Amino acid sequence: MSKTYYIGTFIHSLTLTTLEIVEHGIICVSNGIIRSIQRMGEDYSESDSTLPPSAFLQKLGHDNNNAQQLTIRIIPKNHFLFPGLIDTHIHASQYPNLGIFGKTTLLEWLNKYTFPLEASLTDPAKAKRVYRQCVQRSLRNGTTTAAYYATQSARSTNILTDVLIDLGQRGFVGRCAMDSDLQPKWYRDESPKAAKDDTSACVGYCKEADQSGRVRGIITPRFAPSCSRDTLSNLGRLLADGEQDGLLCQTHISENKNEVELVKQLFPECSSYAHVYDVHNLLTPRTVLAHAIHLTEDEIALIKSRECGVSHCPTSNMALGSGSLWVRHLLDEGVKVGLGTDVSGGYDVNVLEAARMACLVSRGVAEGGKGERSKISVEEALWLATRGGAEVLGLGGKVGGLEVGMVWDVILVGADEVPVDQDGEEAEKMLNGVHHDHDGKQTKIGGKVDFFGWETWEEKLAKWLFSGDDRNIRAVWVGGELVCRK
Ligand SMILES: O=c1[nH]c(=O)c2nc[nH]c2[nH]1
Ligand SMILES: [Zn+2]
Repeated sequence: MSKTYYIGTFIHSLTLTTLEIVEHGIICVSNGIIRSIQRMGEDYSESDSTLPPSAFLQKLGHDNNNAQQLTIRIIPKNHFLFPGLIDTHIHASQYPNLGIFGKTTLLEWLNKYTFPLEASLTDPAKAKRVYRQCVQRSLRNGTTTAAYYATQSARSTNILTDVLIDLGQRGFVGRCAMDSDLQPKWYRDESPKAAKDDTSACVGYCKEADQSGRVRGIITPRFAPSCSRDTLSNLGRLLADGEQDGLLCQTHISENKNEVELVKQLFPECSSYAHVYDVHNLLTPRTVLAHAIHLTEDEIALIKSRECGVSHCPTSNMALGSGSLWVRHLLDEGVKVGLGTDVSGGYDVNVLEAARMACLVSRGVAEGGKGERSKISVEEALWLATRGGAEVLGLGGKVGGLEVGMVWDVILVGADEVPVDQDGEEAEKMLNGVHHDHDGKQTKIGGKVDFFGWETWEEKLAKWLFSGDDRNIRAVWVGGELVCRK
């Protein structure tokens, strides 16, 4: 069996508030699974890693009877391995509208920008072009798992499944079920039966197309106002039927105050927005609820008791003026929380943008009266972007951390060090994005994170979180496979 040894610095979350930083580590991966992790002490010398692979591994006490099937990857200076980022909520179909939202809020935004674009993706060539660009950008930004919404069209949804399989990202693909009279006639399911049949067909398509389970279908009632009662019930039944297979469900909840009011009018028999989903059996441990900003304490207690996960989408919440989620409260109540980019309510496919916005929004929440404890730290934001997301998507223990037995869904993060030079020529080159990789080869990567060499690893992480972009993601693996390299 071929093995790859990754030698160098690795970092991951141990708990919500603690990161493990291993400066000199050796991680052995085979068949896409982490087989062993060695943490080396002070006595390790960098020059050791320049020994021929067999001598090096012998020195470290690893048996090495088949050197041919062995690859060694040295992690360069100022670089580290980190678990792949997890986007728990993204609309691939809205990708071309990134940044286009004007001053609208949710309900106007849906009708003005979102439904027309999504409806236009019944053109398969257009759908493929949009989805490929979205998924590629997402991968380049270090997202190894994403929970996607496609469109109402089953055909267009299946194109997203094909694209994910082709590009190698782990993901969930949801067809938006939306049959309510409130939807425009030109963008809705014909009937509850059509909504159910097309949902089943898309879930089945994923199962057929990707037997590895890397890409899976997900039940997706768009949100309560776009679904009839029959459709909500039917989807609740499909979700129950898929329990053995670990089938997930995703929807939106309590994003915007007008939306909450609308749900009250549309479902007067229910005591709350969360209750609407609950009576249709859509609140389960396999349910991902996006936003959850304006939930009442009773609703929080209900979603906690049903063990649902929440996708916190602060970039979108700020862009659409939806409000500020009190994340600390949900965490204190024991609700599972991950991060979502919510493209294109959110203007960036980068989960790191959602992570830094989570930090910033939490400071506004603290200042607004919820107190100092409400602030989200760098460590917590990175936990939400990895372990938290994995739990929300039912992948805890499989991805989101670096542990023996976990899948190699990993990113290589790096930045360049500002050179010490007399005339500033080297530093100038660096500003222009010329980067020398560890083989001495010149490549244009760059980025806007400048390391000076005196930072601690904690400081380097904070600099990456707040200033990093796709240029700092230098390689991406999913299931052990290199799916993006720059
Ligand atoms: O952020 C959002 N994006 C959407 O596409 C959507 N649809 C319903 N509710 C929504 N919220
Ligand atoms: Zn959304």
